[in-house]
Amino acid sequence: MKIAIIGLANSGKTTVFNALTGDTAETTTYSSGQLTPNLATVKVPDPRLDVLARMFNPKKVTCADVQYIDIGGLSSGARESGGLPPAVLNYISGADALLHVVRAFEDDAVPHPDGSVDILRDIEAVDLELAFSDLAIIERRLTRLNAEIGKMSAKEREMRIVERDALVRIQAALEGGAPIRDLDLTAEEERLLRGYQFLTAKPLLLAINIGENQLKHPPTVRYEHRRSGVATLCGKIEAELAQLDEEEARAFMDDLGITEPARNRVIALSYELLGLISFLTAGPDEVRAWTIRRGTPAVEAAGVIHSDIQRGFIRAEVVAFDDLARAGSMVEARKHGHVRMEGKQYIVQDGDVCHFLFNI
Ligand SMILES: Nc1ncnc2c1ncn2[C@@H]1O[C@H](COP(=O)(O)OP(=O)(O)OP(=O)(O)O)[C@@H](O)[C@H]1O
Repeated sequence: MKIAIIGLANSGKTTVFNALTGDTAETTTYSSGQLTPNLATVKVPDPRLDVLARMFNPKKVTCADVQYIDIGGLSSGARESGGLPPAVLNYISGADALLHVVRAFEDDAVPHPDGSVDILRDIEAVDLELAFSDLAIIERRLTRLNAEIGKMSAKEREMRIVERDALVRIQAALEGGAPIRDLDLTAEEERLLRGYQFLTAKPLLLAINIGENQLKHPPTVRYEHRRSGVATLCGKIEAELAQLDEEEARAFMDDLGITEPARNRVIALSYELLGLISFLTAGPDEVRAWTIRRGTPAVEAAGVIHSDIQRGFIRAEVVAFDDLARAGSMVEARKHGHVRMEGKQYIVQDGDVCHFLFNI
């Protein structure tokens, strides 16, 4: 899973990146205009793995991971200067989800590109940039399609007409201020449009970057779009927190009245927005979490581990993590009838501990 961190200059993107990844990428009080992104892969914290590790005593424990990309600031005037720089666009398009860092903290030493802190104005400005980028792609594609459609074979034409009509519909929606993720698209339209990697179609999480003095009374931000969420965090404190060992971090959090690091919350929210869940595998060699989309049948989940397991799939032995944890061991779980045999089409649930039987 790849999440691109976006936001206006000096909103605290690199600080939030450091908070989420435990990295120490340089932050600056001026807008760095940085075009080489910071990249880091973060393990998804999953306390269930610790429980399984105690039970199976494996040689290794492997968490699911998330990759964060921190790119230079978007400017609210990108439209006038011809859109987002291609390098930035490239990184954002390749991401599965966007994390938009919105500045809420006040600090005269850190100039805001638009002269003042205004959460709603900044959210709107970035949304507009994303919409503008999608509109530019749509316009180019429509011009090409309209020129080519007359020369196509009947079958090809039929498909392209569906695509063209969908593009016209989302163009109108974008012009009316709706992101693509708010639209109802048919499965076929989704398939035809997937290749465009539209930015407003991606799940989006707002990270409201508050100052230390706002911790007790953070601003409330409503953002009512589909596959969108809001998390409030103080990037500066969280970045410091990420540098401490567990004991120091706990003491620091107690002092500030924080119950858990923002990182866990942000990862959990991103998972939810992306419709992702984890299933688990456990044995003497490895205890591991695997990421799949909610609704994935067992045979496809097996393919995430290895294509051979998918190809030769016979059945899955499944026990829900909670049942296994309560039983204390596979033997006990079996005795209590918690271990089920499931077929190819079984929909894997979050926390299912799976053992796939296959034959190739
Ligand atoms: N929550 C916060 N409270 C106070 N200061 C903060 C907070 N978050 C970030 N800062 C400060 O704001 C400044 C800019 O932060 P940072 O470099 O992370 O921003 P950026 O969005 O990555 O900037 P750029 O425009 O260079 O991409 C830094 O001095 C950082 O310490």
